[in-house]
Amino acid sequence: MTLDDLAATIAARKTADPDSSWTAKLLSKGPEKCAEKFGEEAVEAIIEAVKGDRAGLTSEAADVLYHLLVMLAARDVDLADVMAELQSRQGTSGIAEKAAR
Ligand SMILES: N=c1c2ncn([C@@H]3O[C@H](COP(=O)(O)OP(=O)(O)OP(=O)(O)O)[C@@H](O)[C@H]3O)c2ncn1[C@@H]1O[C@H](COP(=O)(O)O)[C@@H](O)[C@H]1O
Repeated sequence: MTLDDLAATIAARKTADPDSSWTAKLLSKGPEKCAEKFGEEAVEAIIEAVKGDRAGLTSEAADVLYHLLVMLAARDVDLADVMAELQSRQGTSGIAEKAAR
C-alpha cells in the first residue's frame, strides 16, 4: 500500500454512497469538516509524540496521513502536486532556505 494507492481509493470515494464508505461520508460533509478532522487527528498524533508512545504515534500517524489525503481531495489538490513541491525543495537545506527569505 502506497500513499498513491490510498489517494486513488479516496478519489474513487468522491462518488460513492456515504452510507457504505467512511471516506464518502466525510467528503459529503464538506472541505471544512475534512480540515477539522485532520486537525483533530494531528493533535492526537502530537499527544502520542509528546508521551513518547511509539505504538500510539504509529497508529495516529496513519490517521493523520489518511485524513491529510481526504482534506486534499476535498479541495481537489493532487498528491502528485504535493510530491512535486517536495521534490522542488530537494537539495535545499531548510536552514539555507530560511536564511534566503
Ligand atoms: N485509512 C483509512 C482510515 N483511517 C481512519 N479511518 C476512519 O476514520 C474515522 C475517524 O476515527 P474517529 O475515531 O476520529 O471517528 P469518530 O470519532 O467515530 O468520528 P466523529 O464522531 O468524531 O466524526 C474512523 O471511522 C476510522 O475508521 C479510515 N477510513 C478509511 N481508511 C482507508 O480508506 C479506505 C476506504 O474506506 P471507506 O471509504 O470507508 O470505504 C479503507 O479501505 C482504508 O484503506
